[in-house]
Amino acid sequence: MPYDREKQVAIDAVLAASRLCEEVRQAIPPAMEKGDKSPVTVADFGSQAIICKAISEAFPDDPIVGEEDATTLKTPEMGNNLEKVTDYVKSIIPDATPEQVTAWIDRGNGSVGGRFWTLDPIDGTKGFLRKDQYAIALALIENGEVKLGIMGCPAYAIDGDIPGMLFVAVRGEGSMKMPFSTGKFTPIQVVKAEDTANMRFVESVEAAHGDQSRQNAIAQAAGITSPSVRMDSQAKYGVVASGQAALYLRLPSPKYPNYRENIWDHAAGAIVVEEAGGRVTDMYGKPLDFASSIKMVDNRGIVVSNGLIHDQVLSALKS
Ligand SMILES: Nc1ncnc2c1ncn2[C@@H]1O[C@H](COP(=O)(O)O)[C@@H](OP(=O)(O)O)[C@H]1O
Ligand SMILES: [Mg+2]
Ligand SMILES: [Mg+2]
Ligand SMILES: [Mg+2]
Repeated sequence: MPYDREKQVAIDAVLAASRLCEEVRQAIPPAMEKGDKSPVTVADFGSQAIICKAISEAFPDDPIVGEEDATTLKTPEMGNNLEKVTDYVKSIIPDATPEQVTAWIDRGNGSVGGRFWTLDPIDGTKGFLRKDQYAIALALIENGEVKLGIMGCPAYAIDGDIPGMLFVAVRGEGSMKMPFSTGKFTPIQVVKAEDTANMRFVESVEAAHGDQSRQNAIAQAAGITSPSVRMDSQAKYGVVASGQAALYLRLPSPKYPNYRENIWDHAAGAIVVEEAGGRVTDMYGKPLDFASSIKMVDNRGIVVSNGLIHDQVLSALKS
């Protein structure tokens, strides 16, 4: 099958990074602050190091566009954080050195192009710090199209199950989920019209990452009567893909009207939903542009649905 090797390498890397993240989380890590004031932890850096190493070794010519960068980690203000990251990486790669760790992280400074990977080593860092949801999101993009998406969601548990879920999608082959606890893959599908119990909608926990009052109004206009389920990270795409919600809305925050979404915040989730039968566009119905730059400059807002209610949501957004 096409992308079999990419898929296996990516799954193994995301599962290894998931183990590192959960290990860090046992210790409730302090957050460091990035230049844009957003938080980052030793686990974000460790996860990026592990995944970039794996992709680099298997596909040395493939660029990786990752969220993190080792520049800050190397500065004196960072204290012993590089040593801490290296120690966690060593639990997966025993002979790793700090120099290798920073070089692996910086493999994520690649550019978009014909074929490249995009990586969010921890999506939902704020959720990770709160002990809520987060995702390790990796996608392969070729000629403008996401071909493969992997999401590791170590805190994902539905109905009291043991936490930990992997979502995998290959273009044209459908979407699968795999509980970490069983290792068994099963196909997933978006919610169908008759399944009214799952006609829910999901949105971010972080009010500043969207427009919650408008999101709720639009969901109601699309016939969803129950209150939203708030959840961090691309785990929201997993919820829609596996038929536990019909809609995920992320409308521009009135506080940050010029914000543009990053490709690594959506590429993996988008293919998982599309291959499960759903639809993903921006708030004007335009396809998301994952190939032109790191930021989706020509897209505003994100609409993720089971497909059936998509046009209704888009028309509600017009009025
Ligand atoms: N003003 C804003 N509007 C939308 N998204 C934002 C934002 N500020 C930050 N984000 C993004 O929101 C992501 C988390 O999504 P969610 O709110 O769904 O959990 C962050 O990813 P990271 O946690 O990887 O930095 C960050 O990229
Ligand atoms: Mg971040
Ligand atoms: Mg993110
Ligand atoms: Mg991140």
